[in-house]
Amino acid sequence: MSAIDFRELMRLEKRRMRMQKSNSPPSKSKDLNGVNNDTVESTHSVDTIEKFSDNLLGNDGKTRPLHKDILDDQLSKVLENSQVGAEVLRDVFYIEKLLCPNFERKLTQWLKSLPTINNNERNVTSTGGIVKYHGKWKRLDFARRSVAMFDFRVVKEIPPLLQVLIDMLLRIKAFPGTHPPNHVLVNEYQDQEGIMAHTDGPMYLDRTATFSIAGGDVLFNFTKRKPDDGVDDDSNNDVMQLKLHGNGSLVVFTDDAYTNHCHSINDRIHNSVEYASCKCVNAVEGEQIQRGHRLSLTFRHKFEEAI
Ligand SMILES: O=C(O)CCC(=O)C(=O)O
Ligand SMILES: [Fe+2]
Repeated sequence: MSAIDFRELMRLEKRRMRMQKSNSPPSKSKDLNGVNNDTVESTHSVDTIEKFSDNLLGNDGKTRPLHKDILDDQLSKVLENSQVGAEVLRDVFYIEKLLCPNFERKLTQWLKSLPTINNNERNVTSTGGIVKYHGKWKRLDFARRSVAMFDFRVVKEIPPLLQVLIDMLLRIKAFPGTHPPNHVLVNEYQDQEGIMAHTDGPMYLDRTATFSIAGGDVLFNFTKRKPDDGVDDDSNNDVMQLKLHGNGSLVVFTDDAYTNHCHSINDRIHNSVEYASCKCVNAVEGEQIQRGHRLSLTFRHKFEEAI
């Protein structure tokens, strides 16, 4: 079976939810409050990028102007110096604190202000379907999380805060200039929610970049993709585990980690905590990971033909 795309992921999640239903009813969880906030200012400026870079490069906390060329040169090395778990799984990069609190706050507020999908709207074409879902929250009843999708191949206008993140990903060379991120999936999780093992599939360039905000930490598990059914959902078979910090971290995974491994976040959590395994590369075994409300923004380059 080929790598699982989102449609397939949702089909599998639906199937698993149906199987679980008889044993344990799905837990209720809150959606984001639809607070309207039309006053999100544009932070797409060199100043913002410089503030990011101060954070990013671990300077002494003072904002100091950097010459653009120096900045680019330094930024381009940030990602290549952030490889984690090279011994077990190459092509996974992690930066614990990339977004500054001010930006994170603005981003969270703006995401909260997005409308919720109106299922009564008709879509007659596949691009109509994309427009219908673009920039709106949808609760996935079968999958225990809410999602909002942005597809900039169809809707050309990029919200300023997402543009900043896209620029940042290009500047740290998480994506090549020839294939910039053009698709963003925002996932909203409550503390006990997660995502089952999947690969992001061949509709995208083989790289994924995910920012985590809103506070909740999680363990992100990589399992080897099985040749027979494509998915390995058994946490005993973890190849590598990564703690994703919930306040402005970035994880990027590419190539072998993208194509030949599944990734997942446990959605069978009790008392809002989970414990790092011996496969965790950035937390000691047994460390208690505090789950909480978490928003993740996953940037990808979707190929034109996959509309
Ligand atoms: O929330 C995350 O960090 C993972 C999201 C994910 O894997 C996906 O949307 O494909
Ligand atoms: Fe994914």
